[in-house]
Amino acid sequence: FDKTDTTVGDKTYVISGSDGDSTSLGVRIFDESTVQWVHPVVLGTKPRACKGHSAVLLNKDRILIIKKGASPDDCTWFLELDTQYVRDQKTMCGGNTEVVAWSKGMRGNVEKPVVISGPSGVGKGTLIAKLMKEYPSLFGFSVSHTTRAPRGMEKDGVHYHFTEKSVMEKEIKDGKFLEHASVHGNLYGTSVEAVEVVADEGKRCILDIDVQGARSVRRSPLKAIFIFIRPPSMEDLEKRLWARGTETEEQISKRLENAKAELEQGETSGLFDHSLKNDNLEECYQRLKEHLGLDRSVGAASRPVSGGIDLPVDHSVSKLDNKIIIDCGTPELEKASKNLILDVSCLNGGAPGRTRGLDLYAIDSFSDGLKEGR
Ligand SMILES: Nc1nc2c(ncn2[C@@H]2O[C@H](COP(=O)(O)OP(=O)(O)O)[C@@H](O)[C@H]2O)c(=O)[nH]1
Ligand SMILES: Nc1ncnc2c1ncn2[C@@H]1O[C@H](COP(=O)(O)OP(=O)(O)O)[C@@H](O)[C@H]1O
Repeated sequence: FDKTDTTVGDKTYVISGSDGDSTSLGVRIFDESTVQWVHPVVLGTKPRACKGHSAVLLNKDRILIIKKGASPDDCTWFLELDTQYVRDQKTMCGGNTEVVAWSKGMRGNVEKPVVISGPSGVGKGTLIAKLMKEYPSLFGFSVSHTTRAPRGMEKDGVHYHFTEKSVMEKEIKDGKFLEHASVHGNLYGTSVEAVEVVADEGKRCILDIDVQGARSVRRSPLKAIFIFIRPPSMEDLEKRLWARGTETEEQISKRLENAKAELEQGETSGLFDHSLKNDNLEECYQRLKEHLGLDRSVGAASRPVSGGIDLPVDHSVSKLDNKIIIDCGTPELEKASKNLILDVSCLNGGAPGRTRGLDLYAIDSFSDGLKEGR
């Protein structure tokens, strides 16, 4: 029977593979203070049920789940109990509802995503296109959802996911978005999936979002670099919008009106790590590359290690500081037992997407030293 109990304060989190729907792991909470069972709101993608699992409490705010006999890309998960994301979601639910959130554990890290903001027409799209063209294997674009109509050359799923307002609002409610904002009268948003698909390819994600979106991402579990692009002057900005020729006069006025507020916030809020003036395009592009560490020799941006973990079907676990020791069974005589150590000291990201930075080592119990595994 696949079930674990993890107690934090008055609450015991019971995770089991045979609760309610049997296709995914279920969560129930027993509250000692009220002597009652609670069914929490469960956010994020739930892990599929499995032959068995181990649960290890980390930092008193999340439970690491190690599944038995699961495929390498599906064996480590985190149930977040009291992380910033969960606390924010609890507040949104009115504060009295129990909320927990699933996040999938991934090995290795990818470089921090890059958030690029700035007023409409400043040249964000142009700069991003240059970057993606020069470094197609290093960068991937976060494809946002929007309720605005596609422009002539824009393709659904490439430039944006063009969406109905009601559909998008429902998905926002379901917790599928990292951030969303109303910009120039339309709804825009970055789905959790949009960022994860890029990271899963081992690429650094670029987000082209407005200042409100940047502020939301700052508060989210996604650790990113924030870059603001500003025009040489409002006159230049207006000229560029007219030259692009994709908006009506009315839409251009709205964009210029919003630009004033965005420029003010971009310059003064302390939200951005860097602010770049896009006067001469080539010069601005070179400075952008410097901030991303691409001015050094080609390939300076290290390629990330990511992917799953190959764990044995059966094991038991114990915890020592930031290391989870996975005991893979009694060694046969004269054979070293191949125990594994899962290092959780460098975790980042988190619900409702992926928790990255898990590291795995093999230890040979017959030798003294640690030996690096696969
Ligand atoms: N918050 C947020 N803003 C977005 C998103 N996608 C695009 N934007 C912003 O929405 C604004 C309008 O974008 P767009 O319609 O492509 O027009 P353009 O900026 O004039 O090219 C820009 O400031 C974008 O940075 C998103 O997913 N979230
Ligand atoms: N440094 C620059 N100097 C002059 N024109 C520029 C510069 N950068 C971009 N542009 C032009 O300005 C227009 C708006 O650029 P775009 O990349 O679409 O802006 P954004 O994505 O910020 O709305 C485009 O026609 C583009 O070719």
